[in-house]
Amino acid sequence: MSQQLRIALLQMNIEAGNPEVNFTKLAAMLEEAVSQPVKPDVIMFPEMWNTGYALTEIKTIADKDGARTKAFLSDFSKKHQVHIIGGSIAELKGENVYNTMYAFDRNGEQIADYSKIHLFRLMDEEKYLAAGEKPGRLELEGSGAGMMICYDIRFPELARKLALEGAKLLFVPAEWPHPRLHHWKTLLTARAIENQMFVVACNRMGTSGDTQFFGHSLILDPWGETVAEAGEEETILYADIDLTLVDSVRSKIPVFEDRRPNIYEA
Ligand SMILES: O=C(O)CCC(=O)C(=O)O
Repeated sequence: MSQQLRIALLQMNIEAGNPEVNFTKLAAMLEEAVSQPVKPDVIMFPEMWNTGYALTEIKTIADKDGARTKAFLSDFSKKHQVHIIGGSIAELKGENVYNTMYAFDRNGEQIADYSKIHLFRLMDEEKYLAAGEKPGRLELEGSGAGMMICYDIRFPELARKLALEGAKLLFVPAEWPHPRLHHWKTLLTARAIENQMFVVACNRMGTSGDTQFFGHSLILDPWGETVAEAGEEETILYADIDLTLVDSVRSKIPVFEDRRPNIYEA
């Protein structure tokens, strides 16, 4: 099984409250990503890309059961034989709206979903959204991977749990704004170093009201070194990663063997 993956991150602008515009934008960027001379193996997008943070109207514009998003992403991944880690969308399930991501394999099969479990009070998420209740795991070309959304990266115990359960890479869609660029980079880098795994993080860019999103989508290797980083503009960030580096770093500094959980875990 190949351990080499070419990643493409769609660092897009998102128009709050306008799923039509956002679907059109996403479709155009997806087409651009798959028409490169070397086609990506995995494509990911930002958090809440269908609606943005139009929270006061979220119940009326969220995708019911994710039906439209799933059909669109499944068709695209099958047509282009590419894995899709679908950022996250506002998903209406019964009476509640969740911040949910879906993953599809090269055959268009849905292989995972994850709803954000830590809601971000600074943006009133807890007033309008319901929290997920389980971690996000998937298998990608035979390797374990994890999914976390934006604010989740402030909870190192979640990333550690995913790593202990076999994740060699962590996917993080986000809508992370100024002035916390330093937090974004530091937290992502810490998650990569402490868990000795790749961290693949896609942030949006652009403004929404008076909130300015800084982009800086980032791909880090298991040493915490930057493989690729975007600026603040709308762009597609490409990078090639080799998952065998995870085993080599973990055998050099055997953090997982050296843990003493009986002393510090409740
Ligand atoms: O934790 C932060 O500073 C940003 C988090 C955030 O914007 C989100 O979870 O949507």
